[in-house]
Amino acid sequence: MKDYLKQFQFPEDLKEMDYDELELLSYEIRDFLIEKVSKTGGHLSSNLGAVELTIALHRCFDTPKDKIIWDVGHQTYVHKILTGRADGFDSLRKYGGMSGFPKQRDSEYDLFDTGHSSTSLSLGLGLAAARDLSGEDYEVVSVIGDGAMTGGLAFEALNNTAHLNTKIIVVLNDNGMSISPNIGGLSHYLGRLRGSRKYISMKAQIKKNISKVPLIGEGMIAGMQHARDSIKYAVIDGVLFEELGFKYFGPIDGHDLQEVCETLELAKQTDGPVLLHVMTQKGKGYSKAELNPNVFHGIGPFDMETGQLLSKSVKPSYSSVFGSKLIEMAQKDERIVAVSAAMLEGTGLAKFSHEYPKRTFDVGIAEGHAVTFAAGLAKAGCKPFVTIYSTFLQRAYDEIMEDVCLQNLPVVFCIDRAGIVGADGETHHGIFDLSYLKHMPNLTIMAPQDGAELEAMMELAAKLDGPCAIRYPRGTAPQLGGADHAEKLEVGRAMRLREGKDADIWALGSMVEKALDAAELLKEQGIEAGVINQRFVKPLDEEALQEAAKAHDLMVTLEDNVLTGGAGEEIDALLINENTRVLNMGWPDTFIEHGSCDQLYRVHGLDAAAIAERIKKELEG
Ligand SMILES: Cc1ncc(C[n+]2csc(CCOP(=O)(O)OP(=O)(O)O)c2C)c(N)n1
Ligand SMILES: CC(=O)[C@@H](O)[C@H](O)COP(=O)(O)O
Ligand SMILES: [Mg+2]
Repeated sequence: MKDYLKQFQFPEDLKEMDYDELELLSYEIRDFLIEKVSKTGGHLSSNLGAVELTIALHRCFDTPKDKIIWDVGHQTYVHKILTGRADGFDSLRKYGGMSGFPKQRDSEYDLFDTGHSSTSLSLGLGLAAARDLSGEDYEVVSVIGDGAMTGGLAFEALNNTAHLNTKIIVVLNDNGMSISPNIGGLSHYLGRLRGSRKYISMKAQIKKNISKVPLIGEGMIAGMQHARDSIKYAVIDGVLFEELGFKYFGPIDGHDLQEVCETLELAKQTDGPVLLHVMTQKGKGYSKAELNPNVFHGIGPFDMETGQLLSKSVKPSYSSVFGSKLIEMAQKDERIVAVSAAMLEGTGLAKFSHEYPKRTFDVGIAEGHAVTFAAGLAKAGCKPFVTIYSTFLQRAYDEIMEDVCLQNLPVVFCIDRAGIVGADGETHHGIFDLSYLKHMPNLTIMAPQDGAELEAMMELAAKLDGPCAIRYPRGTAPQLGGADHAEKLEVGRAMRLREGKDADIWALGSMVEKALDAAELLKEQGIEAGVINQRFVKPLDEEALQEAAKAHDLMVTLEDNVLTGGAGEEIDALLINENTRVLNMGWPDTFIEHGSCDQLYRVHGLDAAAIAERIKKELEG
């Protein structure tokens, strides 16, 4: 078989290939994706579903002059292959290697460093409006999934499109899936559209028959705008997009290269906003991913034959500890409900949703709505546990402030993926939540050192009358102290784990384990460092801090958050008049690249050895 992938360099090569050759290329790309991602891990099923669509897009448009924006960007592996980066897949998502998301630094074909959902329409509209102002001539194409289309930002952009009435092509890549099966009214609506293939075939049939009419046939077609609209209104109910000012094309088979290419060409020739509804299968071409597209949405290295993960942690993750504990609590307290923004599995709520389907609210990719919806639940007497990744919760800043904290409503924010997350990189590290939450009045903020403490904090949260946030990292939950240890949990109280006369390390959450390890390393060098499990960022344990400051020349704060606006900043302010030095350790004011968590802590001086070294140097002055 001709190895197209090897010959292949850049998108213009696609224009020289006929549909048969393009189809052979799509087979090669699928084999390549499965083989490479099975070794490195990554986002597989979305990329398998986008093979033909991506080939067609790069064939029909003159990239990078024509602009293609990918929503979220997790489905850009094929785009990377077609833009000269096939060699990067051996280092996919590894420290110093190729990112799994679009990166401007990597390629002129990557317009934005996307990673958060539902931005592609707004970004595309901005590009189109600027193009119109400058009089330049290029196409703008926003590729958005059916899941991302449920995000509020996408609706805001759809609304604005009619107003701008600029030329933009929106490709709605509809596979019926978000990470889990897609939810909500729009998803049902798209499902009906997917079923209305009749519109495409009827329209084609009518055009074919009429064009046979001698002399007047073509004229009739042109003049049938009114008839076309009435046919359209009659045969498809997909007028939502038409009413929003788009010319709607579809639904078409997103795996039929010729159909996609021809429809894209039609879209190019059409004035004004166009929405092309493409139906694809998430996981296409790899049976295990076809059967379980959610499992292979984001997956670790796996055995290609069996589809099984090559390594599985035996210790429970923080997410699974959270999910199991919430089930146990919900059994005793019927006020408890769970709210998720399209991340039931990732946040450990899948089992809870099976046990308590009526008390589980998956609102789609809609974090702002999730929070204000939870405020409504709380106002009416429920005890909502809103579980959202730290980075995605950024979307709900105003709702947390205005609809929950200002109202002083008893909403519990379970902030998963708080801290460095690893391979997803800059767009996904949860290292800003303390900075965007700490200044919100009425909010209690806590971080567990291990699984047992997470459970204790959840119990405590359920008893609080006002809003609170519990933040915990991706990955396995250590067991540092026994369950009794967690029972001594009191709001605003830290817990001393180790005495030490030379320095006192105030560690938060997942950094407690590193602080204990660092203290051991320092002890080997004759330095006695105390370790305190800070537990609460708000309210601070001011009494314990001031007491510790009086007894130590050096106070160290340690957090898995950026220093700017972090927990350490509060401690600085509190101890400003104490006769002690404060060393703040956390993430610098920048976006942290991708890599394994261990590598990132090491490279950025936040692993135990570096912490010990830094404290030693500070003491030596
Ligand atoms: C603001 C935000 N919330 C949640 C996510 C997590 N997330 C990444 S991809 C995805 C599902 C996207 O579904 P869709 O757009 O249909 O793409 P598909 O994977 O089906 O191709 C979700 C929820 C995110 N990236 N950004
Ligand atoms: C693309 C995206 O945003 C999600 O798939 C995210 O990568 C999931 O992260 P976890 O793997 O930490 O659940
Ligand atoms: Mg989808």
